[in-house]
Amino acid sequence: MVDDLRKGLEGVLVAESELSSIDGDEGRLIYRGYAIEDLARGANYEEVLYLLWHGHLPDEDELEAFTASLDDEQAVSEDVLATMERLADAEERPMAALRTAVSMFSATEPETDADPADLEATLRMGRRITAKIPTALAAFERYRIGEEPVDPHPDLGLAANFLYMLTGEEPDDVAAETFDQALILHADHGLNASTFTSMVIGSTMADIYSAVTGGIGALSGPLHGGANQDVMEVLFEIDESDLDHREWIEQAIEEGRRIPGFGHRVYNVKDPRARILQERSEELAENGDDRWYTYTTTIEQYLTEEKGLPEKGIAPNVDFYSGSVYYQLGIPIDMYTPIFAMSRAGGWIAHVLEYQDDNRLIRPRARYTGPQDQELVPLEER
Ligand SMILES: CC(=O)SCCNC(=O)CCNC(=O)[C@H](O)C(C)(C)COP(=O)(O)OP(=O)(O)OC[C@H]1O[C@@H](n2cnc3c(N)ncnc32)[C@H](O)[C@@H]1OP(=O)(O)O
Ligand SMILES: O=C([O-])CC(=O)C(=O)O
Repeated sequence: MVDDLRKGLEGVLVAESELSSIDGDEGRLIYRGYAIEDLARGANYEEVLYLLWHGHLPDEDELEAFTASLDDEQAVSEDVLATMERLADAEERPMAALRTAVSMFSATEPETDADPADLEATLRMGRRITAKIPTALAAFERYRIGEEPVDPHPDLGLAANFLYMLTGEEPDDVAAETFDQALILHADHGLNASTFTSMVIGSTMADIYSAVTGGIGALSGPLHGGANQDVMEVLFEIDESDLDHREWIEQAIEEGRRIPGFGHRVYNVKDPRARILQERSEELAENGDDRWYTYTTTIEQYLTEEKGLPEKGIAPNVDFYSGSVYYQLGIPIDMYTPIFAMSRAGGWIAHVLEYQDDNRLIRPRARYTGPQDQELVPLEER
């Protein structure tokens, strides 16, 4: 047994992967060799999904067939819709509703009995899950606001379709493109906690529904995907405070508060995804309400220039600017983390497939520090 205890598995290599790579000192992220900036500007989310799942960017015919195969799988069952309605009525959190929905998708899965080692079948199931997530999530939101779900639009891509199903209105180009970019930026990120969770589940040769459901659970926490909603809560708190936003952040730091959207296990510098989302947030602010963008930049400036956090390797991560982007697109704040899951499902599926291709059960050890040689006292004598 390796005796070197690495709490939180920091820096531990557990697999080889061709999917994505992070340079935490230079602030670079690539998917299969392509810089995230190039993908965000020159591809759409479907192309990125194809890249992750099939190993290369699609040509026009491949993309057309792939997009059609996703379109064909978007509808969710009446049972899923009824459950989304019940959960909306019960004021369940959207991330929990999504976790339930994905688990339920397997009830109508035509290939449930597929051999777990049949990776082509797993990929088809993964595609069905990915296509259905936006539909289930949007239906949940529609029920929450007392409206009926909107059927998927046959001519819209995944990003625009989600916004359409959420509001019943076709989004304008700026909204559709911004949201599509956000999906690209969140699609994959090495062995982050939720991806690793999915891989652990996949390594038992469990089905992909279990792996994605587990990924959703891991992503929901405030140290991971849940931070994007927390950032927006902070921005609201600033907005409602009697303090000026600069004073607010000074006081928060004095009180020892940890600012969500800052810090990362791998990046020691600003996350490249945060740079792109910051640009989007600024553009949206130029044509609307600039408070949210102003608050975020004030926080970043203060933590950078006054507190020198980047010198300690603590800089904005992807969650720091996504909240203000989504807010400006009119998306309810508790949908931010589910949206992250909508995109990251593509990465979870890609990593499970890659790992299962040369599978070995993931099973680390803990150093036992409990008592030894305890004498069992019978229940009636304890
Ligand atoms: C999509 C994503 O998952 S991105 C991450 C989203 N999560 C957040 O934004 C939540 C806020 N950030 C954090 O809690 C952390 O930075 C994490 C969880 C992301 C990374 O955690 P770890 O790699 O385990 O770092 P850890 O929590 O040990 O922090 C290391 C040091 O940085 C400090 N630090 C980390 N994040 C922050 C922050 N947001 N604000 C202030 N200080 C911070 C810690 O206090 C600690 O300092 P110390 O060594 O003096 O005690
Ligand atoms: O990589 C991580 O640990 C967290 C993160 O940024 C992501 O999952 O996108």
